[in-house]
Amino acid sequence: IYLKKRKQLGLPLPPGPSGLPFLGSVLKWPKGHAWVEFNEWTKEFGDVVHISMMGNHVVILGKYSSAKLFLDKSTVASRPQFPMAGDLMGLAATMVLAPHDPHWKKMRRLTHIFMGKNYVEEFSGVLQSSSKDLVTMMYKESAKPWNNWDPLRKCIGEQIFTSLAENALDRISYALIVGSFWVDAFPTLKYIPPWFPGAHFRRHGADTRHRVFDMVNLPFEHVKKDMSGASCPPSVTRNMLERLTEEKDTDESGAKWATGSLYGAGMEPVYAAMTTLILAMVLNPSVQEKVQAELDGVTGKKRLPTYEDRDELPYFSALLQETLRWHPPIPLGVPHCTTSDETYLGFSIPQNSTVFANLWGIGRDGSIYREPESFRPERFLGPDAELSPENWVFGFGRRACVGTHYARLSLFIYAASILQTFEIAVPDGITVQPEFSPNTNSFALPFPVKFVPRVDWLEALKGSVP
Ligand code: HEM
Repeated sequence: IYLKKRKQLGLPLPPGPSGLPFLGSVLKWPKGHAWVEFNEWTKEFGDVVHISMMGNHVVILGKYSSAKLFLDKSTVASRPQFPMAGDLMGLAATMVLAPHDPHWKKMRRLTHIFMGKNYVEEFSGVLQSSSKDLVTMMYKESAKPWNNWDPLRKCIGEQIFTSLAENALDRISYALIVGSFWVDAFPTLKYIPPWFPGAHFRRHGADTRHRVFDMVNLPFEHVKKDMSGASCPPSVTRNMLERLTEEKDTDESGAKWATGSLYGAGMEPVYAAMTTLILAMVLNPSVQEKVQAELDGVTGKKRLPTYEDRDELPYFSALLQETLRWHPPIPLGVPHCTTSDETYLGFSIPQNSTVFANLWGIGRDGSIYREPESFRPERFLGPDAELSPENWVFGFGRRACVGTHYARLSLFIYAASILQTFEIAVPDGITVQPEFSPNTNSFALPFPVKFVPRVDWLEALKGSVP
């Protein structure tokens, strides 16, 4: 079938690592941090790389220009099936994994309205007050070095949904790595009963499914209950439900899955970016000093920075961009899937191909970024500023991230608050190597880190926001 299809299209498949009959190149699929190996393939085979995985076509786009051109097409806007994460863990109806169908379109439409720039800026007060909690909590924990990110993670996701979702999120991020579970390569395995010897993935899937169900349902029902009472604070869920009532639409499932997806998809990359920023500050103390001098100049060291200060903080804004470029929170993005046979750059890309953009590789592309290995916020300042990672770090085309405004706002507020109030350092005698988790959402692996207070009003902050 494969040879017939290839002949029909009349063009060769893109080049890539050779494989075995039937198995394809499955044995060559990288075990962890696939983005590093994919980048090597791009250097060896070119912008568009093809690998066959048990008869399934996987395409890797290694350059910004090819990722943008190809993934912008309306026929590359679906998602591949993830039997483990989608079917067994119950995520198939979330906005991230849903195919390009009416259910997904409804979720996107509702989300576009309520995650737009103006709506999102309404949340700056909530974020500002949660950043006060973050630095207060960090102050309490500042007597000894941290060895894990638990306090940071808890605080970033302090809303009710996170306490319901956080156990599920780690599992989801792992399940989305291609190759984590055999059932992704052999979808029929999902029909094996959970009690069958070796079918632990079925029990794992069923357990995670319960947590996903809670993540989607409990916050939604909570808001609905509040709406029937006297007071209900503003939220995306409330706004969506009000809009459906106005439109006389009684099907609430779009709103429910849309908000559930936002909780799940939003918290992990923001947390990942924050851990990368902390690591970068430890490795580049002169950058930290420079950014703190800029923050002090604006706040007089007397208050927490706010989003309204952003125009006066160019170096800080460049620091956030450099953090996203240096180690993108989702280094391989989320794969797209072709819904028709395509031709691209003289190659054929068959229907149902899984297509990755190697975002990490784009950030390391020496033809776009000078000395891409080094961490230099200055690259985004001045008349010769290099390409902003905002052009690619949030993905491409119709599936590009819907949370960009919220991501920008929350990263800004959390990072500025921490850098204003603490010097980030490692205990004496410790040398830190940059290491990242291999998950879909990739965070800096924990290392011993100290947060040394650098303002004298942290004690007083416990009572009121300055
Ligand atoms: C620094 C933070 C973030 C980064 C780097 C990021 C990056 C991405 C990327 C690369 C994708 C896949 C795009 C594609 O398929 O081409 C994505 C999808 C998505 N993101 Fe984000 N994201 C971030 C924060 C957020 C936040 C805060 C939210 C919600 C509040 C969010 C919600 C989503 C959703 C729902 C999708 C799936 C969209 C779809 O498939 O239609 N993200 N994000």
